[in-house]
Amino acid sequence: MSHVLEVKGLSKTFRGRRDWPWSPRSVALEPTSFTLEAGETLAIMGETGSGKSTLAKLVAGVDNASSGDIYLNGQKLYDNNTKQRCQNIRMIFQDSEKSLNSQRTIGQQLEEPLLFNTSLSAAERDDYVKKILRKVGLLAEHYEFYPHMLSTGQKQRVAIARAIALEPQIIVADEALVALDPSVRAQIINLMLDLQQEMGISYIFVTHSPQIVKHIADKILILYRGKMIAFEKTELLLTEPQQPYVEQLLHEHLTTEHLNQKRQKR
Ligand SMILES: Nc1ncnc2c1ncn2[C@@H]1O[C@H](COP(=O)(O)OP(=O)(O)OP(=O)(O)O)[C@@H](O)[C@H]1O
Repeated sequence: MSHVLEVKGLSKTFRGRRDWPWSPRSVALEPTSFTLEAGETLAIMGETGSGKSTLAKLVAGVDNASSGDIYLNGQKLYDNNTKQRCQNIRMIFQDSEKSLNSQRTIGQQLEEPLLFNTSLSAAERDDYVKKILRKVGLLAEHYEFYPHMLSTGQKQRVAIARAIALEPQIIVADEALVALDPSVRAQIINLMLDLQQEMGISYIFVTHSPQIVKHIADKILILYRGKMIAFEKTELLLTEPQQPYVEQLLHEHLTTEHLNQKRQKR
């Protein structure tokens, strides 16, 4: 059986600030390969600038790769087939504020993907959007709300609602939990885990937090200066990191988190 996602040799280089043909190119991501199974969660970790967001964007089709291929259930994805990509792989960003249009109601924004990708009638779209709102723990009444009327946590629920609207197989979340305070973050994580159970979604989480990784990830992929240096089951990587950098990365973050927790308790 084929993997839900297979990434083969995906890489990205950028030109310098001036986009002249002779400008030197810098490598943001060296050829990277990994697989993801249905209902599985992969965490992408690494220090700042290691290429995490670049990899996430390439998988979600937000940016085009310089080389490499992506296969969804064994079928190759092409850059120009945005419809196929949009339906199956959705992305949630860190800043739900910025990804929502302040001028349009929540209902209108959730209706958009349905308008372009389904043949549902206006009334059916309306019903469907209300159903999705309830599914992510909001109310049907939120349909008429504008983004500024919602809390940060509610906006992140809307971002999740928009991501699941087309029943995708994969959701890529780029630091989607970082702006939330710990109690809201826990609620959002639980919501995402419930949706995963119910819909069989596979997640790719870009995160700096080993605590979150421990809680949700089946596998971890670690990038160092654009190079994948580990791709392993979470349990194994946390207990036997093998490489000093991996150990240091996981340990450092744990230490920082523990320190922060201690400070908050004081
Ligand atoms: N549009 C771009 N043009 C030029 N260079 C870029 C562009 N986007 C990213 N880069 C470079 O690619 C490298 C990887 O960036 P990326 O944002 O993927 O890192 P990251 O691991 O997600 O970092 P962070 O944790 O800070 O978000 C960095 O050196 C960055 O400066």
